[in-house]
Amino acid sequence: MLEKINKAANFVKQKIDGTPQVGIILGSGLGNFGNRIENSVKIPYSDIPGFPVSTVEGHSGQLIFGDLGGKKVVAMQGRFHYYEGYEMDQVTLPVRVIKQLGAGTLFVSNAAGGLNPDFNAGDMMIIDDHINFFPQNALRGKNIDELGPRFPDMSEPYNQEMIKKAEVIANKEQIKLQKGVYVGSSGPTLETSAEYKMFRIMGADATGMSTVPEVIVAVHMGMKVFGMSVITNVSEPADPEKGTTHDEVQDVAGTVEPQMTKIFTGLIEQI
Ligand SMILES: O=P(O)(O)O[C@H]1O[C@H](CO)[C@@H](O)[C@H]1O
Ligand code: HPA
Repeated sequence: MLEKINKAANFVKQKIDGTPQVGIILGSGLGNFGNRIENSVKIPYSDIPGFPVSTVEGHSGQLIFGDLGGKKVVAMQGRFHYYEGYEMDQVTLPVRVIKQLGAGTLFVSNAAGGLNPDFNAGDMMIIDDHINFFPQNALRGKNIDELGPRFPDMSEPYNQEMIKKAEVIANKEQIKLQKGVYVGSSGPTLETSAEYKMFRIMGADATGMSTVPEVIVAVHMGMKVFGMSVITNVSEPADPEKGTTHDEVQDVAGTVEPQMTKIFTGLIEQI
């Protein structure tokens, strides 16, 4: 595994100039954020040794390295999901590569279904905590001691200082922010009504099919993590006959992307 990480990271290092301080993972419909990175170098996943390829619509499948908020950043325009058939170490390989490139901070974003009855489609939610409902933990298997401990503490996966700073930025920019717990499960089925109810009872505010494995490996390696969900739909679909579609998810996320950009950029400026 270490060899795999180093091979991919060394390939990327040859293509870029400088060390990224922040890695950013862009969720469904949020890919346009990548186009805001200046002086960018784009590296298709298919060129990077050992990298999987993106198979989900709205996840273009390239790393974008460049400048944002006065810092060097590297963004994943497209992430890998467990439901695509990838093993957990493939889903999380890019996070390990991003750390190996030198980034100590990870920003994650996703499109998610709202469970909290106070949430509406189009809201943004700071991820305060998560519930790992995937059938497999991302760290299952022999521990890679060079990366982190066998039993990583998960009492505070999301950096509270960055959360406070994000709230100040949102206030100044008059952006409405929700805050809550994200539950990640494998998908690709969207939840039944009973499952949405169960996740709410479990204590979650939003649900999705990503993020948790990435955050687990990032925390394992000691990275600081900040996460945001765009609530693209709620547990009671607007049109019950049509239900929720991936097109709708991408459209709603796309309209909220400029606000997410303001929060991310504001935070990066302060790093
Ligand atoms: O979590 P991201 O990648 O934003 O994508 C979310 O949107 C897709 C469903 O429309 C699922 O992949 C879900 O996880
Ligand atoms: O309602 C949802 N459930 C799971 N994943 C999602 N991604 C966007 N919306 C949803």
